Amino acid sequence: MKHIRNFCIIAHIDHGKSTLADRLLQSTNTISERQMMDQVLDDMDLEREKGITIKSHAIQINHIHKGEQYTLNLIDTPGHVDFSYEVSRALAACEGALLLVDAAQGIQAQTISNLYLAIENDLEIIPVINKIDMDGAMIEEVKDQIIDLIGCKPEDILLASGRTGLGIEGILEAIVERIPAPKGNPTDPLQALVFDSVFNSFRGIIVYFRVLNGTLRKGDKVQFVSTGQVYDADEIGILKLGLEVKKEVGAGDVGYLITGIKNAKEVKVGDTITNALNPTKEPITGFQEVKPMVFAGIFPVNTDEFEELRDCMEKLQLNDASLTFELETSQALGFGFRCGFLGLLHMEIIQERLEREFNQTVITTVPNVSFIAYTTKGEKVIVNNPAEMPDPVRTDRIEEPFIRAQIITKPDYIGNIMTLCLGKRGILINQSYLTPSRVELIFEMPLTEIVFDFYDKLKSQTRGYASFDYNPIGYRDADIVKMDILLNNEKVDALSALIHRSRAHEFGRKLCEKLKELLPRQQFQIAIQAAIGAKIVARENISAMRKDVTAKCYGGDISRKRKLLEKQKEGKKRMRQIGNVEVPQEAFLAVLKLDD
Ligand SMILES: Nc1nc2c(ncn2[C@@H]2O[C@H](COP(=O)(O)OP(=O)(O)OP(=O)(O)O)[C@@H](O)[C@H]2O)c(=O)[nH]1
Repeated sequence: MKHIRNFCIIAHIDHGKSTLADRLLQSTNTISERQMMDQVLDDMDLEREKGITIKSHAIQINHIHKGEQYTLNLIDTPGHVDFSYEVSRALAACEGALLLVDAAQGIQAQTISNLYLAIENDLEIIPVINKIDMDGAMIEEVKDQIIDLIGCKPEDILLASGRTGLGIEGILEAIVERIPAPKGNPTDPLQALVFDSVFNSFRGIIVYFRVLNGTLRKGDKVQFVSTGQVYDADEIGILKLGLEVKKEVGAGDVGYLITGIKNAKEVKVGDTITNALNPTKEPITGFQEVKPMVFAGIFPVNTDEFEELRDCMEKLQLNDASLTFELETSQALGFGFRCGFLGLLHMEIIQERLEREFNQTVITTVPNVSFIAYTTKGEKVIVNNPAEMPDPVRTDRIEEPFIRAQIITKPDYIGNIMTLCLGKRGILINQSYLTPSRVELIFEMPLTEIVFDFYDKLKSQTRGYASFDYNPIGYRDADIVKMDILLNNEKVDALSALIHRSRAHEFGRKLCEKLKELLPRQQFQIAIQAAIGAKIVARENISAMRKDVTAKCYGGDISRKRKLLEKQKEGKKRMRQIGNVEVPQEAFLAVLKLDD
């Protein structure tokens, strides 16, 4: 065991984790030149396209240091805040972390939040300034920032470039010399931490684990502590670029387990695996159920495709246990699902995966956070959907989720950020200078205010010089009202939104204006109204018009006309008929674009 090192790479998004991981794999010949491609660990199509890591990945590296053979287990982690739970569990499986900081950008919000996670898990931190090949690299300044932040010595900080491969040898040396070997006893009862799982359509769920104590052998009866379920360890092994079958995986090591489980829900990241015949008395602490933060409806474009969509959602959930859904019926959209997501990025990914992997065209409705309503009778109602909000006369009070937001920026932008955050009902908790040119602002804010467009606004108000991270801090009283939208006097439940009373009027007005832009003109007039209860707070009209797409081709070619009509039909694919009004998908998400 003294020749094992388990480490991860943590960094702010885009600071070059995956690229650096590529270089580590290449220089240790873990993967051959032929297998090499950029960001080799990001194996999902979506990850490659978006250039982000969504799932954690693990890979074993063999490395010779001072004539001795070492096994280095690298766990790559996602950087986006939506997936921070995965990061925290991946960290729990390691003894050390490379903390990468982009030489041109310096320390950012997630550098700090991931560092804190690493410190909480007692990891040895190896600070690395990455991308030093860049023209804008500010090595000395970033060094000072790091020293300030973690209180290390200047010589502890390594310099590297994932692009050119500079500094990779030094990193490997530091991993072996500075990160402690795992502790643990191979003869104790089995105690292994699940830090990730992936779905394979042929083999079922592949569980990634780190053994803390004991040894896992092929054929063992294994038990997952949180569910109590027992399975046979049909196949176990270690993680190379692919899976490498082994007869046993011992204390300190990282490996995979296949038991024929088909449903991702049965495997929870953070859970403990033990031996059913000789179970551990101490499950690994820190296990949490992941809670969805944002909810939205997903409906099939054609009502008769509901069953097919259900099938696809179930399959997708097998693959992504953090997706939750339940049946939702909407008067406007028919049968669909109310889904829970970790954040907006997660929601976008699910929608895209449904379309690409399952060929579903869906309509997604306005996302909202989860509110808690207390009725006058003292009942507690969890409201994940505007339709579930109890009648105002029966409601005693409503609570909304709050977050603690951490923003790091240049002092020049403090004013803009203050205006933005206070405008979003934020409360400034602290302001401190990390260095003379970087300031950290801490706010407490309602989650609902950052769900929609906060991040984009923050970027534009600071020309990209702000990074942002948040974590939930519980529920607080809030004055929330339900805003309904009526099209030609008919309430469209799928357009209802829950909003703070102080915002309601302006929100209603902007939403009506936006819908006026988004709804196609039709042969009759359309009235768009926003209402709170029975009170109309805003109204817009769309005058009647016949849209004749063939008007442009005078006479002549019938096939061309037909083509245009076909095209118009395509365009209608994502429309829903509500009463007598046709509503395109964009309209359901109009709330997200109110300030465009
Ligand atoms: N100049 C330069 N660019 C780099 C270097 N390392 C990475 N990049 C670029 O920086 C961008 C982000 O790199 P990734 O490796 O995908 O970053 P990441 O931290 O894994 O990103 P997430 O997984 O989304 O958190 C890519 O465009 C890389 O080509 C480097 O050493 N030098």
